[in-house]
Amino acid sequence: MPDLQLQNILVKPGTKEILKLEQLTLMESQIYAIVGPSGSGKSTFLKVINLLMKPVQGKMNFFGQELSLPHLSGSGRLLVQREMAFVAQKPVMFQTTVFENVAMGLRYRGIDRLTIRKRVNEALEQVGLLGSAGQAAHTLSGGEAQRVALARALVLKPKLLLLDEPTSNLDPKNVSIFEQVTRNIHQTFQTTILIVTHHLHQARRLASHCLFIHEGKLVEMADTDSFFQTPKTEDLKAFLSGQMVY
Ligand SMILES: Nc1ncnc2c1ncn2[C@@H]1O[C@H](COP(=O)(O)OP(=O)(O)OP(=O)(O)O)[C@@H](O)[C@H]1O
Repeated sequence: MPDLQLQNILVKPGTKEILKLEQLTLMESQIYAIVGPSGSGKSTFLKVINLLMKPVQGKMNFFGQELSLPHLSGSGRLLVQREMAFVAQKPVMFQTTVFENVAMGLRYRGIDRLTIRKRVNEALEQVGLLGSAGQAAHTLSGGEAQRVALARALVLKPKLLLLDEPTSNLDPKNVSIFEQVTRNIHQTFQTTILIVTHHLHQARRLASHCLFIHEGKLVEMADTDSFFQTPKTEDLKAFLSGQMVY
């Protein structure tokens, strides 16, 4: 059964249509990379799925739950949002320890202390930062902070992990570590992952499928090999060969 289906999505915050999707089905346990020129609607796409941005029309089927996106109530929205976790380009660390940063989401959900300890330690181990649990989070390097952000997402055991340009501020070594951790998470938990990236090599390395969004529309979607080796549309060919000016 598909995990996520979007239907007749229209995002139009003013007079301009910034995202228009007729029909999209994403399958469980896959990693999808979303690529496209700057301003094409990639972040908007993630925000719609994460229920942070309300389309004027459209439906989402989220793991069997049918949601009318313009009409979602506050509590209904929160319940679905709790099934997802989001990692942004620049992680914001709370002024406390690494452990507490990762534990915070679980405390809000009223999880008991023993379970929190177990799950936070597991998540920190998964991102290779168990030894830094007691460190003040604001003293971490950029790469470490981004891994804490990943642990913070992971500890919630999300059905869907959304990554919005998570490595754009990292050096190549930390990009590589972040990608490896993402791969490990995927292998361990079979989490469905959507990653917006400007780096085509990253899409190629990580994703099982790629989506090309251009001018607010989903132009092409395919398994990663076909996407890069046999692009069908002229727009994607131009984008992949670096000819698309943006
Ligand atoms: N709330 C909003 N109101 C009006 N326009 C918006 C809003 N949010 C985004 N846009 C516009 O929608 C378009 C798509 O924005 P979005 O951030 O989704 O692009 P993107 O593909 O993620 O870009 P980038 O790669 O540069 O991050 C842009 O032209 C942006 O200015």
